[in-house]
Amino acid sequence: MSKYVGSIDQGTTSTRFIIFNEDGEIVADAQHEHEQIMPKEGWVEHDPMEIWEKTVRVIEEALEKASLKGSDLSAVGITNQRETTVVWSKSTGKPLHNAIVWMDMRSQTFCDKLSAKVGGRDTLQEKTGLPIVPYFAGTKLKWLINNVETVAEAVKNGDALFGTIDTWLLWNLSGQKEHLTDVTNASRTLLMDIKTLQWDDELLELFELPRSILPDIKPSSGKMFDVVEPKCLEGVPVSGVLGDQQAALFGQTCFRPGDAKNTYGTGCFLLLNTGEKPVLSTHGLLTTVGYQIAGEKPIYALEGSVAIGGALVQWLRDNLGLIKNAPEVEELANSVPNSGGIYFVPAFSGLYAPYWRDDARGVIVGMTRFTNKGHLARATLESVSYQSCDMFEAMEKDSKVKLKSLRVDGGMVENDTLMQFQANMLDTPVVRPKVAETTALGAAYAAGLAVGVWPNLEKLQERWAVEKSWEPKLDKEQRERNMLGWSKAIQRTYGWIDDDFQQN
Ligand SMILES: Nc1ncnc2c1ncn2[C@@H]1O[C@H](COP(=O)(O)OP(=O)(O)O)[C@@H](O)[C@H]1O
Ligand SMILES: O=P(O)(O)OC[C@H](O)CO
Repeated sequence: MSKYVGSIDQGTTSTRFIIFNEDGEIVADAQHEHEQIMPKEGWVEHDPMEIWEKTVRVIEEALEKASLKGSDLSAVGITNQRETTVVWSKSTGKPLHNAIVWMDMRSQTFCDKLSAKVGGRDTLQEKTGLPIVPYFAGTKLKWLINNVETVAEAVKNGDALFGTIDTWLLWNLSGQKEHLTDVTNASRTLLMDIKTLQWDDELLELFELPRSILPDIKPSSGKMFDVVEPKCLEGVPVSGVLGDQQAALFGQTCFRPGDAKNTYGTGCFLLLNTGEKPVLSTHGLLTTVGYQIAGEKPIYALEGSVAIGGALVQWLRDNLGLIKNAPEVEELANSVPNSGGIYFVPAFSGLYAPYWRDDARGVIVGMTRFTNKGHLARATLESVSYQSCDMFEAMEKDSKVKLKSLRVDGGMVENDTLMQFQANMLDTPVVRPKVAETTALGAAYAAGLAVGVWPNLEKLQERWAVEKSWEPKLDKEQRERNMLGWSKAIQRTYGWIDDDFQQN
């Protein structure tokens, strides 16, 4: 058997295909961005056909770069932006609408009505691990059915299929035959019981959704089917599927209860392995399925989710034109010694964990005539670490685990200034592993485990190695002063959206 494993990493901003060898090293990599479609304030869409076309393109390009054929791969894994919702026609195989992206806020009204009906936003927490907020896929599916005639018709006629991005890719990879998802992605819909790992009849009744439009739920590591399309991958088994944050947990080999990682991509996501039992949060975190290996019990995680992390750097680049590319933010931030007393709270999609305030919107506070673009760049990076501090604190309270260090990954961890500030503000060492592409690696590990490329989790754990770490270097007094400013800034975001001033 060959010892190469391919990993499709379909993220919010781009799609990658990475080929790993049996040592978990990258052999070749191809990546393409896709369009962020923003038809209105608070709305974000992707074109599912563009995502599929880019997926095919990166697979072809990476194979070519590696001088490998599909038949040289033992397995393929998929990891994906979670919650992003697609509905397509079974008969034509074509999407019935653009995908509604995870950070999109349009299902707020549905969520408000549902919360009122069931007696509060947290009523479904015990069954699903989640609050009723627009982030989760089931609410986006409802918006599509309630607002797009072609979707409503197709649901009525039995021609509609729903899926998150994993499901959309699996459908296309299988030659439009298999309608599947995995437990981690399903745990982000508000429709699955996190204990039974099945779609729940009561929830389906509450959401008024037919079971027939939902995919079958599979373990994260286990053989699903052999690829049919694209032809360059024909016959390769698809045997690992995880939502991207769970994949990063897996790729960071956080297999023991108490192991945690924070990923700094478009958003920021802190996940802590809590073992075989789901732990319910009382501090604004989510309970989610971490992963499930076929034939074994699921492993659960507590999650802190922040919607706007690296997206804020993109915003500086695309909306303000302050930088030409993301890495430039570091140079600009280092043109000043500190943020000049300003705080930037990027509540562009309301505030996620641990606040869950949909009435919040973004603010920059503390500005004076002295404020310049360097301060803005610095406040941008600092906001990412302050948001992570909030999640970290909630995580320690919920889990009663004192984290001794934090494993980090994602596009932003190349930024030393951010990582040092993060270690300072957490007062905890921050550690970056040798393979920083942990999301793709996690899906490759899950796929390779299922077909015997790697024998067990212990062997994977042995591979994890530190590339760089940052030690905290800030005194307690300064840290507390910084956090005080941050919590004042957070208060300033609340209540922007109210009855007098509704968005849309
Ligand atoms: N050197 C850097 N400094 C700050 N932010 C960065 C840097 N490099 C990339 N980013 C940010 O990281 C994000 C991309 O990370 P990635 O993990 O690929 O995201 P995703 O999986 O969400 O598409 C972008 O939002 C980008 O702005
Ligand atoms: O695409 P990413 O890496 O920003 O991850 C998005 C998350 O999966 C949303 O829940």
